Amino acid sequence: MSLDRLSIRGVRNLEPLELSPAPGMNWFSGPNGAGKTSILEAIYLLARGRSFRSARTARVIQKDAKALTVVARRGDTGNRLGVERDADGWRGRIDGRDCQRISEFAALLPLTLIEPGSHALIDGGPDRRRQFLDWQLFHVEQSYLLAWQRFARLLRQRNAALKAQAPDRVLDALEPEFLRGAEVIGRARDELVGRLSAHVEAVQGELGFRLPGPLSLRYRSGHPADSELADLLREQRARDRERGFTRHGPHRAELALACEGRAAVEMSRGQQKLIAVVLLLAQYRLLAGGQSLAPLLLVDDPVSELDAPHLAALLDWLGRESVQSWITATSDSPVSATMFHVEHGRVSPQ
Ligand SMILES: Nc1ncnc2c1ncn2[C@@H]1O[C@H](COP(=O)(O)OP(=O)(O)OP(=O)(O)O)[C@@H](O)[C@H]1O
Repeated sequence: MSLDRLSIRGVRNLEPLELSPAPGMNWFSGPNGAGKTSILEAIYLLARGRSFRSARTARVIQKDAKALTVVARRGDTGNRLGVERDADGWRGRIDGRDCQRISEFAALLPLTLIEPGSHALIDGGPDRRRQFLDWQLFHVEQSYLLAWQRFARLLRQRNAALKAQAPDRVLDALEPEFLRGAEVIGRARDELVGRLSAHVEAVQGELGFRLPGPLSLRYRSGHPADSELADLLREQRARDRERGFTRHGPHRAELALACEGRAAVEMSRGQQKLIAVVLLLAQYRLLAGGQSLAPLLLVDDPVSELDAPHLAALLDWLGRESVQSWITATSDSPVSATMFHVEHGRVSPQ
């Protein structure tokens, strides 16, 4: 999948921008603060409805502007996606019709983002890794989003009932469906981790990153492996009532990552960055298996993040892969790429 048109207005310091990106590597170079990352941020905003570097999307809107707009066209399908965001909220359009569902944008614009904060996938909380798995499942299994939303609703209902000290019959009525939802989510994630592991092994081999050994992935279900979730919910209901929330289930699951028996979380920041790159590129590969799902790759500032041999390995890998990549750096590309120069928010082809 690739974009052949991108237009951005009212985003941070960027001047109104109309861009015709190449299907392969697009390299944006320029000094610090020029606006390079803001281009990636705008694409991410279109695909996911939020920024990856600011919790408040309103911050992304240009100072003194009323709204921002981002519009893009998919080169392969011709789909046109547009989003407008102002202080009151956002409006989306897909192929000329109004669309308020972020999931539709995400489905048409799959992307993989590698940025300086990506190591949080390794050393951040388990919710990061669950989200990492769930995003892939949203793309590959149509029904997963619904199953996940249903489970999230049941979890909220059970937690509310626990907090309110609702009678046992309320919990008895909720739990069978909660368990069915937990089963669906657990099975889908577990299978995904199996498939992802094969891609991790391949990508790690191709990149040749210097890690202590092969990266291993294991899905932990959110309850002890030697117990049944149904038994735990029943037997530990009193403890759950004391705490006011459900202590076991897929909302507490973990994706355990290790290298030669060492937990990835204990490794150096630099190694964690390499592991994050391997995982994210494996995610890209897994999604690229279903042609129209092949994500865009957004890579923010890899030159500062990776040492020279690892950067060369990454760029070499990207050059071999048929992927549309969007890369930012303060220097020009050392490999063949379509180059753009960014300065004071102005983007010009080089
Ligand atoms: N809401 C806003 N309105 C106008 N300008 C903004 C707004 N928010 C941030 N800026 C400015 O926009 C620029 C954003 O730069 P951005 O982070 O995209 O640059 P960059 O080229 O990626 O820089 P670096 O190499 O330092 O990461 C900064 O100069 C910042 O001061």
